[in-house]
Amino acid sequence: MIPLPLSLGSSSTIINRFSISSTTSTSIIPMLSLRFIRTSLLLSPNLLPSCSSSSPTLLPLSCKFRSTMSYSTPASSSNLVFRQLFEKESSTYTYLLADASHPDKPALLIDPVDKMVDRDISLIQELGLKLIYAMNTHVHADHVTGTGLLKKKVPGVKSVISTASGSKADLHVEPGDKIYIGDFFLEVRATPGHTSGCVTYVTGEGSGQPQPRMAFTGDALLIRGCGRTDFQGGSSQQLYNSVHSQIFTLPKDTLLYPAHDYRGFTVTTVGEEMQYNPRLTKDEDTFKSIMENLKLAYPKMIDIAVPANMVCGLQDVEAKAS
Ligand SMILES: N[C@@H](CCC(=O)N[C@@H](CSS)C(=O)NCC(=O)O)C(=O)O
Repeated sequence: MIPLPLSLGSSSTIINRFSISSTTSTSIIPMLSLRFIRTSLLLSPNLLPSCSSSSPTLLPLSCKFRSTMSYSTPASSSNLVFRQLFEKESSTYTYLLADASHPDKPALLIDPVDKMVDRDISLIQELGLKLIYAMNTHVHADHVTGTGLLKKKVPGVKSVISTASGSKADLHVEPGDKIYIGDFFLEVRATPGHTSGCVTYVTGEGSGQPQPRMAFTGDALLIRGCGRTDFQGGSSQQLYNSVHSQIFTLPKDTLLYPAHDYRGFTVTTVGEEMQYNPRLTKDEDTFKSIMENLKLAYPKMIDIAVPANMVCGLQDVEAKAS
């Protein structure tokens, strides 16, 4: 692999871009390497594994933990720190991942919300982390992304979104790209259908990577549900294929973290959704019919959120500059 470092400041983080010849990441040809991460995943308090720790939030680096719950944070992620954060008006989850064992303690946020940016920054500061990336799974229709504000408030932060989203960002990712955060990486999987540019970020496979794996599904797959397909280039056929080919092919114990939940759930697994998802366990025609008959009201914020999110949530700033 020949890294081609981009100029992303003094951080030691790296993104490696590979071209992927199939739907899996087993056959990879390195093409481009961007500076990116080392991670530690922060644990959601309600998902803390059964190991003793002097800290209620950070896992001790040497802790090997055993979950007593069917939902858990990866059992072999001793260097990983992970937090699941909630914004209640749009019922949005933001995820913080960081590597507390790396000297720089680099961190990233997935799907930050503009009005929660100060909370996110304080948490990152309290934990002594360095935010490197503010990433989106897609162009959201129900809230304004926090990526633009994070870029303004935290020097050096780079916004990340898929090329297929058509949205502005510092870095555009494509299927098969690997976003490195220290010893860990997130693999980019294309999961269009809710929007044409949706991606799912999946933790790496192999030794040293979190076990079980974790997938941040955005709105492609929700717990016992899925994203709607009636605007923003949505397609129920595409969504069905995305979930079945890119998410349901992951190991059954893979932990699935959605961008929203409207009923108080926090996490699910591939195995559970393959068994109990009331939409995606059906055949494709039934799925399409379900999606055509959801009769959901348009998101209240759609006319503000979509244009703003096409420019990292900084619509006003962009408009004034032009
Ligand atoms: N009432 C909310 C929007 C609720 C909604 O439409 N959620 C979307 C994801 S955000 S675009 C969705 O796909 N829901 C699927 C479902 O089955 O609920 C608002 O006004 O913002």
